[in-house]
Amino acid sequence: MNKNLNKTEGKGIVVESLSWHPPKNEKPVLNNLNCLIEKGNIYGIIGPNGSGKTSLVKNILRFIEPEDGNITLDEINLKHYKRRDLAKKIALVPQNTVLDSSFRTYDIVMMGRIPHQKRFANASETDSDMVQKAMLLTDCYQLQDKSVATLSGGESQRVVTARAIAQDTQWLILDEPTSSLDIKHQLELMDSLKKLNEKKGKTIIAVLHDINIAAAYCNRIIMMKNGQIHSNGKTEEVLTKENLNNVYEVDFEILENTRTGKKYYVPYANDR
Ligand SMILES: Nc1ncnc2c1ncn2[C@@H]1O[C@H](COP(=O)(O)OP(=O)(O)OP(=O)(O)O)[C@@H](O)[C@H]1O
Repeated sequence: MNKNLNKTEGKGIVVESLSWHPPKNEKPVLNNLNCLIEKGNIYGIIGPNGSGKTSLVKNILRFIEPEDGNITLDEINLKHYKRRDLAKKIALVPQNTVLDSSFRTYDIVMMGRIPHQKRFANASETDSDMVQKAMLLTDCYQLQDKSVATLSGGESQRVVTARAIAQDTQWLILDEPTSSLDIKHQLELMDSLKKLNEKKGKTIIAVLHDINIAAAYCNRIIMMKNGQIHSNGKTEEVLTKENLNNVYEVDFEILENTRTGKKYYVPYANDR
């Protein structure tokens, strides 16, 4: 491990003047974007299709290199992290993962432990324990001996989430983690993430399309529009009628859920 990586425990992820312009695109996808993602919270990243949510996440994980700007984690520039060291800090649940069909579900989840293992070493007791816990938390323990080729879309999504949880990082980034899940599994997954945040202090960043899931589970919202941050702050302060209308270009009614006391959001097409 690079010694400098232990030097400081900063505030979290700081994105400064980030621009990303894919070569064949007319316009930049991310455009001079600034954003602070503070440790210890559950963030929802929301915004319309194409607003740059996945591109932001990919830049944070260094899957793509920014054209301009800096991203630091705990006050250290991400480009100074070795891949393996970054994988001990941040785990990702990508959008629409295609799993290698020759593997068993258990083996896929065990892959989350690779950053913690010595090369060619067998799985330790801690590795097996973390994998078991992650599979129980995501309700896929009973799938452990199945070939991933036979899994449904939602089951695969839960397995990929288990792999990221088994990675046991301070930061967990999930790109549309509930998109293939039925309602019960959506709620169970979000409850599990909340538990990881509350009991283990993990910072969760989830790209979400469902405003009501974001409102119910996230205490911070990053709202994106046209490759920039439109708003970033406490959930109720960001999820206002005005912001929602401005970003999504539809009307919203904000009501109160009498059972949970939380706000919920009903969108209306503009001509209704
Ligand atoms: N590798 C690439 N090359 C060219 N254009 C890209 C590339 N990746 C993304 N884009 C473009 O960048 C824009 C933002 O894409 P991105 O996937 O970040 O949006 P998003 O907010 O996550 O969208 P969605 O809600 O649809 O998943 C889109 O217009 C997309 O076509």
